[in-house]
Amino acid sequence: MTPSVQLAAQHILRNLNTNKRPLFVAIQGPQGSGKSYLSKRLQEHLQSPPLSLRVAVLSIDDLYRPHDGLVSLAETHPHNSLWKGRGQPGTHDVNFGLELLSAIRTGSQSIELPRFDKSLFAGEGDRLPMDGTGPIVEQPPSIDVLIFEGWCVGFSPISEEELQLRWTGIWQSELHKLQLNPNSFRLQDIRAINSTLTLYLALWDFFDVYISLRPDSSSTSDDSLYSVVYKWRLEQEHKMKLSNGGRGMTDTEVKLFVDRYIPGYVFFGDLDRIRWREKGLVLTLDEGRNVVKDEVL
Ligand SMILES: Nc1ncnc2c1ncn2[C@@H]1O[C@H](COP(=O)(O)OP(=O)(O)OP(=O)(O)O)[C@@H](O)[C@H]1O
Repeated sequence: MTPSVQLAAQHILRNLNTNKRPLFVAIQGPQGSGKSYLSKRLQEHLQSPPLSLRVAVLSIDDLYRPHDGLVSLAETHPHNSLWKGRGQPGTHDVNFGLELLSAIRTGSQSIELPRFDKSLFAGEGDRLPMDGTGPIVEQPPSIDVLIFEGWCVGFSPISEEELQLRWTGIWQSELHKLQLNPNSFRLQDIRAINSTLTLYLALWDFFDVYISLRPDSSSTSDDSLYSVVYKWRLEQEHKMKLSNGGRGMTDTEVKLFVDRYIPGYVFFGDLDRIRWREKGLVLTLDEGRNVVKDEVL
């Protein structure tokens, strides 16, 4: 078992209360950091004897608005490039997510988990019909653990004052370090994401435990902390293309794809230490995704 799986499993088991099930576990990390990998390995480990727990895994990607909802969001905000297509806060169906998490918490009936198929509508994606062909969470009794993973899980809105400070400070520095096109990002679009994040707090309220995968800042010197995210995401795309006969994004497309997510980390990605006090596990990863530090905060 890799150290990240071992450390995350220990953190989950420490917090698993025999009287209160399911335990809601959030996993956050940047693109290509290994959230899906960690979620899958954790599920396998926790389900195996002697633990034999009942574990379901869900991605925030499966909560995207259906295709028509994504189109209507983009059309009603034609100048907001961050809402052109899925990905950012605002492109998920938060109410649908709240109903789903509520039903899992109540545990009184079986539930089909949603699936978002990214290949539909020429790559724009759509939610698949909930017709019984998706993964089913068999209830009652309640499952033991729900793992919910996503790049922006747990992100918090910030004050207008903080938004302005970051815009003129750290954001300008990241634009330069990562050679981002400044014209691609507008303060009002980041402000719109900030407003919509307020709605997401009700989703985060469900979670008992938080696990965050973070790049190692000590190895980056003058570089941006986020440079490694490009490397991870590129590796992931190359690996996928090797296995599917070459279908996927070019290296330039991967760069542009990751660019769109950088404001999320810079503006909203700080760990909410009050919300996750003693329930937050931060795993710091080197470029090879090896854990170089683990901290419960
Ligand atoms: N600990 C690890 N050991 C070996 N390979 C790993 C590890 N973690 C992740 N990987 C590999 O790295 C790639 C990216 O991992 P994964 O798809 O889990 O990332 P992700 O954070 O879910 O990305 P995204 O947000 O883009 O979906 C995959 O090819 C995965 O197999």
